[in-house]
Amino acid sequence: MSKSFLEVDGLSKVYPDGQGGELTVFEDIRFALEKGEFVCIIGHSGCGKSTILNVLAGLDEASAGNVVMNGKEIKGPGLERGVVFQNYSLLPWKTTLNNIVFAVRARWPEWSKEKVKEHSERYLKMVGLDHALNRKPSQLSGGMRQRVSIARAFATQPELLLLDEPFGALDALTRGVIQDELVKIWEETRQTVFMITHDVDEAILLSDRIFLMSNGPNARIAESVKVDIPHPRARATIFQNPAYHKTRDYLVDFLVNRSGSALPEKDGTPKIVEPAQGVAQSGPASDESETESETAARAVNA
Ligand SMILES: Nc1ncnc2c1ncn2[C@@H]1O[C@H](COP(=O)(O)OP(=O)(O)OP(=O)(O)O)[C@@H](O)[C@H]1O
Repeated sequence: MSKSFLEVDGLSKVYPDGQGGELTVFEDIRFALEKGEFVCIIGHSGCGKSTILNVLAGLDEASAGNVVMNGKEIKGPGLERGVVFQNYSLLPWKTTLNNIVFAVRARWPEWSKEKVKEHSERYLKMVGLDHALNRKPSQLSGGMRQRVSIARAFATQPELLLLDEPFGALDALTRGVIQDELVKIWEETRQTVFMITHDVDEAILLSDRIFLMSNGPNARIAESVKVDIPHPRARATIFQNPAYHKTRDYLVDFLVNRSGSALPEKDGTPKIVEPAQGVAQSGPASDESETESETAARAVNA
């Protein structure tokens, strides 16, 4: 059997419950990622998404199970995996450019100064920050800082990028702009990305597949939803694709009605779902499906 780029096998996480017992946050998590995929994971608060991401990053240990990347078990952090958290972790005493240069130099110590600078500038340009190279993080807005964090993570070209709600702290407008930039940078680099989000629209815009987690305790990754919308995608036009509405309605229904009881396949792997199967790939969506979608969105946000 051919092996995937990343294989997660039987992960579980157990904490003491504070009353002498145990709390199993999630159990028997099984999935695989292929090289170049963008996969988002969605689930209600507390089901264990960040813990799973931290295990992949090597920053946390699972209570059972293992993660194998490129045939090697992950046992701690490594330069082949890059992480972006919600709260940008830039070095405050360095300029925007030097925050990137610092990481690029660590990744390729053999590169010349010029090559490091040119490479770093290229990634800052991709996120629209070539005009702010010499500013310190304190002179940047929250959105700009997060763009620097994203540029830095992509610039070091890790084999796996782990994004933990990178836009969670941003206002909706800034978030939209940076989502478009993330689309652009990913279209150019096609790196393997595993990202946590609470935003179904963001997940559809970015992902090839979306993992749906059931609620904790004993949470599972119940389903893997295929996003059958061709690349390149753009926020301004993606809603014109009928597959977008089918996918969105499916995700919202899961979160509102099924996340308490959904289960994976018997072997523990996520059920594969293709909500947009058979849906034409172009043409405007009907008013009716837009309305359904908006209603469902309100239910989720309530
Ligand atoms: N040190 C700890 N001791 C006990 N329980 C913990 C500890 N750390 C995390 N937990 C619990 O583990 C569960 C999963 O946490 P995690 O942050 O991974 O969830 P999440 O799905 O990412 O949540 P959110 O969407 O709110 O960020 C939570 O219920 C949390 O209370």
